[in-house]
Amino acid sequence: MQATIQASALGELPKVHDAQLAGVGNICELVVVDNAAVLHSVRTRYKRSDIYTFVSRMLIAVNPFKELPIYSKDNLLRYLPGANDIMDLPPHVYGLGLHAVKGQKRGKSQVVLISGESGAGKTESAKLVMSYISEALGSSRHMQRRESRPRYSIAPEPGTDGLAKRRQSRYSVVDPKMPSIQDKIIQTNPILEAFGNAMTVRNNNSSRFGKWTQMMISPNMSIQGCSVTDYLLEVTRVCSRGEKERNYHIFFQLLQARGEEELKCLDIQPPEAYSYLRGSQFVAPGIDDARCFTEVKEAFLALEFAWEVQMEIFKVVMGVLALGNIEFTEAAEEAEIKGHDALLKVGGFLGFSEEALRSMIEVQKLKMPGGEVVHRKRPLDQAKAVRDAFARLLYGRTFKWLIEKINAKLAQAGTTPVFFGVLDIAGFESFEHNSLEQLFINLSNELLQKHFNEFFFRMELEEYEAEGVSVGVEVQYQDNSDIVEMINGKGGILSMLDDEVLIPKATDQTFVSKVIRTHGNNPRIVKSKMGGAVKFGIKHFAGEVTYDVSGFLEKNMAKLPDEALELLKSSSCSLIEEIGVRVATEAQEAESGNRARKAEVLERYRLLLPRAEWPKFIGRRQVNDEEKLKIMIDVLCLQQALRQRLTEMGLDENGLALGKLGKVPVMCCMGFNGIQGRAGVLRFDGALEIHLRRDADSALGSRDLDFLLSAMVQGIGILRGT
Ligand SMILES: Nc1ncnc2c1ncn2[C@@H]1O[C@H](COP(=O)(O)OP(=O)(O)OP(=O)(O)O)[C@@H](O)[C@H]1O
Repeated sequence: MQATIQASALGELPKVHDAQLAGVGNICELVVVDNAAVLHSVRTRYKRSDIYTFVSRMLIAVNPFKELPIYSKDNLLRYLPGANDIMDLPPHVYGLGLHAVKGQKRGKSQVVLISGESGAGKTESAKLVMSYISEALGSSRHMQRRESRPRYSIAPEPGTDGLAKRRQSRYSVVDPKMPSIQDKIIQTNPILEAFGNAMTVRNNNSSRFGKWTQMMISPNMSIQGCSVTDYLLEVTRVCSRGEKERNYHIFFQLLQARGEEELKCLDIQPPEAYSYLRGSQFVAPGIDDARCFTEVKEAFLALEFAWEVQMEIFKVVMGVLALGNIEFTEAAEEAEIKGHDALLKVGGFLGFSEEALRSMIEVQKLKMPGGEVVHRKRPLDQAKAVRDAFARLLYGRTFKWLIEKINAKLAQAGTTPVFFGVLDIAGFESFEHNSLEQLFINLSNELLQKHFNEFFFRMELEEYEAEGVSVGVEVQYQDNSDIVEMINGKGGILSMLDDEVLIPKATDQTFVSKVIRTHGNNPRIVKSKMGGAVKFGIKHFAGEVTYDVSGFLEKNMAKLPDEALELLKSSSCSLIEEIGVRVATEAQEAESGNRARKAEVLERYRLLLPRAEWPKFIGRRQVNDEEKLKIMIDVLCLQQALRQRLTEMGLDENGLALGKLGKVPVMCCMGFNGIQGRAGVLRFDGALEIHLRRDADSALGSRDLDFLLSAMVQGIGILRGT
């Protein structure tokens, strides 16, 4: 298409320089830098299969979606420190590694942050830069090149069925009895990918978790140890996912290997037999599950996981799949598990007794005020939710357990403060259907972008200043702090979601309404044009995403019954028992941490009101108007007294009051600054104690007094955000 430009307007167009057309290797070499010039440079280079372009020390990598001959050992050697002058070498991810090694030599820790949308090639870049570091910092005496290609699959190309073969391993361990630390680090990849990667609509090998890998570097520049930290594995995928997607690779790897003699005892069936796999894809183009499983076993071997331990892990994976096959008598309103077979199978894999498992899923144990425990059959939907939550917990915890064990194998001897770290998080996602998982993933990308903005621009500007160079123009960049604040700040969307799950009758719809009421005027929010739609959109730094909020509340709850913990601890499978003990310890720590924190707060701001000023506890009964009025007066007195006390204590006029009724924790966010804000949760009893906290995030307003009142009438009220 040709655009006609008026001759008079030609002078207003920017002049194009030759370098801009040629596609420079470092954007800083451009005489004039603007969006068009950057884009044109990167595009021109990409057409020549030069996928890398530097912008100072930042590297732009464009996914080639094909194999390029640039990752050979010979090429890597060209980038080793001292081999060549970096200025003479083409931009490359190895060049980025070289920058890092140079920094390391000056005794400074180095970090590579990788950002980009899903499928952009982050994980592959992370693996390449880590291979480089391994090679540059350590001897590779235990590594033997099998072939010079990276270990990735080629994603389906548009218009083809894209069945490309999975590539050979980059390195094979020559002597599995003596793998070096470098070998071990590289070998973590097949395991983590098997358990943490899955096919999505964007990427057939998409990382469904974030990963921070930290290699500890000794003063003599060798790798001493390594640790991996995982973030936010998408556990919801275990029980459901889009029809064009697939569950985690490990399920399909095991299914592919079902003919292997040593796995026969697991009685693995074809994928159609498993409810958690049905309804989505069974095959990921470009991924050879059988081959990957062999690599996983090789990796386990290199990391010194005994075969018995590997079998335990595989049993847990099969146990998770088997859980999904537990069915219920649909006609009944109360949960009733059909037959025994599925329960027996799960019990066999996970080391539970059939009865204990049945009871955990079917029966709810309610603790009554007097301490008595009443057993009641769960409603059908609740039992299904417990089954699925248990499957998600098991999978997610097994993943964490695996990482812990891997870290133990990679643990360093001695300490060194210098490290090389790579952060690879799930990329920005915008699908046809976006749920809570996408909101979390996109938030982490926003946070990374925010960090990048603050760190990179500030750092560059400070460097200029230190060198006495004037930038000459005001440097502007797209600031995304407001989006981060809106999602993750005080009173932001996520804290509203946390509050909402506590409200008995809350629904996804009530949550959306509140989000719109609170943040609807924020230019970053896109309101749905359809009234009553359970959706909202957010204008992220990387584009607009519409979130379907159906299921947000349930996904955010993830609360398992106490019996689940008991069941885990009772398992005869040591892996599950370990998980049970860990979950219990964490729960205890969280509780005592909360208590300690609360105690500290309470200690500091203990507020003793004269008894006469305590509002009466009314209990769960209807009250008439006269009584309501009295309560109202009581509340006002309380407020007045609190206000006075706050002032005496030199606090500002907003505070968070924490009360206690019997065993039920009570707190009430109160504003003493007139009529503003929202309220919290309130309970009163004869032995009421009111405590204040300085960092109240909300205040009590006049409208909230109604809620406060109704809360008191009911004995307990949840007032926040209503
Ligand atoms: N340098 C490369 N050379 C050849 N192909 C590549 C390269 N980088 C990525 N690919 C191809 O693109 C696919 C997706 O890359 P990768 O898994 O690294 O993306 P990602 O950004 O980590 O995505 P996600 O956020 O979904 O995990 C790879 O499986 C591979 O087929």
